[in-house]
Amino acid sequence: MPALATGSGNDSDLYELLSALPSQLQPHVDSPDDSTFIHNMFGERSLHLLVKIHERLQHYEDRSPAPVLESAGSLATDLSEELQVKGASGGIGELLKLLDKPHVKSLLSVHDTVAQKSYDPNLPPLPDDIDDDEESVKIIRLVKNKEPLGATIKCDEHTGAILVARIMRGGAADRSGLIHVGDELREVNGIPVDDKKPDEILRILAQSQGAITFKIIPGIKEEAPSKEPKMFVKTLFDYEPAEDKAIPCKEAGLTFKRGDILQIMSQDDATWWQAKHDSHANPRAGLIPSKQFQERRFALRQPAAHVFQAQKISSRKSYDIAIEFAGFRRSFRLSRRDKKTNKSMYECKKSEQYDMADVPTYEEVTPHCRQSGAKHRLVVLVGPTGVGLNELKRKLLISDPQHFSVTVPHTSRPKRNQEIDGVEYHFISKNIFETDIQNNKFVEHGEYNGNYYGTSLDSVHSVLSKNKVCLLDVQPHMIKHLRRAEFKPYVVFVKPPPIERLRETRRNAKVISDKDDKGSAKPFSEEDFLEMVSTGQQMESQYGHLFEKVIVNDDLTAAFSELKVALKKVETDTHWIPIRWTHS
Ligand SMILES: Nc1ncnc2c1ncn2[C@@H]1O[C@H](COP(=O)(O)OP(=O)(O)OP(=O)(O)O)[C@@H](O)[C@H]1O
Repeated sequence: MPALATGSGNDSDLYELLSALPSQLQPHVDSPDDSTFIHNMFGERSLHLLVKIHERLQHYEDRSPAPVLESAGSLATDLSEELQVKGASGGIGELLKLLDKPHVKSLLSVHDTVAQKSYDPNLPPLPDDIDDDEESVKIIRLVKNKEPLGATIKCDEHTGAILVARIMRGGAADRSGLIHVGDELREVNGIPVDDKKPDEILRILAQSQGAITFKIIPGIKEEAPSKEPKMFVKTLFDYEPAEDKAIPCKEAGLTFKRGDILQIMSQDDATWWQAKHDSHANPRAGLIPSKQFQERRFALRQPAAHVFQAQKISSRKSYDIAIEFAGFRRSFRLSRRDKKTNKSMYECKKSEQYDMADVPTYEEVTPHCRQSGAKHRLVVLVGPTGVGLNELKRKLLISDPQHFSVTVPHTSRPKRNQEIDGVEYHFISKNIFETDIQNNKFVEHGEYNGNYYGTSLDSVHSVLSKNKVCLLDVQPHMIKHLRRAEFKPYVVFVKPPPIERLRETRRNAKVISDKDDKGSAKPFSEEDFLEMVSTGQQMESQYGHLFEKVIVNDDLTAAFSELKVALKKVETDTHWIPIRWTHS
């Protein structure tokens, strides 16, 4: 038995030994039963297989790290062959099926490759006749899978050389660390490319399968090691690279929708940044227009005409009313359309007109979660007149009067008998009102029948400092004045449903009449619905980038619960907010 114990010799020696053993032991066996037993035992197939496995393992230990690898795969093949002889019944059948599975085969093959350490690339041999003066050439081999290479090329205007123009951060080329911007491409898979156009080279690349060999002359300026910037932006416009004539490489572009959060990976190029979607696992960056570039072309494309006049939205007539709704009074949103005068009660200052800062491109954002006990974010509701802002506010207030509150507006009109200062309104003189306007003390203000009305910033602070959620509805052009750290406004756009649904759902609803000055309620007219829908569309297209939540007020109960859930999340979950709100 020493041969077995030490494992010396080869497989055939062992088998011979196993076969010889019964006859060699024969002289020492007395009974025929013992003799049969010995023959059966040493002739048993499983014993032979065990010996074989033992041999292989011994072989591995002796030769490690050498080619054990083929053994895992070939051992499995041998084992399958042996087992097939036994017939595919029961456990054997199951084992055979298992060994035949492509996953198991792949696993064994991976094991073999790793154990053999055979993952170094097989580079073509260096030519013997290298000229010492020849430029240094780099031969790179990358294995192509479904993922794009993540690099773009261009033809140098002066020399005509094919150069690597861009390396997309996190892409295959970037991760390899082997290709750099400025490298000159000489050959792809042995095909010289110096006489080819970038498009032709891309075709060669597209047709290549598996490993691709590049011959390149390294660029003079090596890229500085990039430190990964952790800058996140919220996109304020939709972008589709396939439709962008200016992008240097459409395939390298990154598609996004307004409101998406992107991580900016590189701003090295002033015109084309590299970015990736925050929520996507794919580490490869794509090209997006830089902020400056987007602003420039936006301004060129859309001369002042794009500006949707604030007055147009707010061309409502105001009512000097303070409607009581079960203890709830409207905030300052007191206006209705006015066909007669078409004059807004809301002032539109010069600064509210279009300016460069209004061009919706990107806004740098950071995750924010309200600390328990901290002030609540201001909840700003916007929507076309009659869409149901007051109804939704009323429902919120009724649902939790301790938690939600509205502001008390200011007016310069004389107090009426039954009114209490600070309850329906804060009553102040015209002079003081005008001084306060000058001092920017109002979120918004207007004039009706010779009297001023307005919502002051102080009234908002007053609600917030009571640790309540302040519900404020404003004209959309006022949102930008509220977008500051002290308020961190959460802007909800209440959108009308399609007109058929308005007709259906508002059958019994009443809207404040614009036919008389008393604010009497009347059923919605077809004209009201049409205006609500078109104003809603205009608001969304001009101010949509400022909305954090859009709620379609179709079924009132559904809209209300959607709003309530969203407001709860604002208090408890992490949201992206402009980074400048965290700098105060
Ligand atoms: N989803 C809805 N289904 C049916 N009726 C609704 C719905 N939403 C609001 N209403 C009704 O529509 C009418 C107008 O609503 P509300 O006064 O809240 O509008 P508003 O946006 O505040 O308008 P305004 O600009 O005039 O202040 C009310 O009678 C209200 O009850």
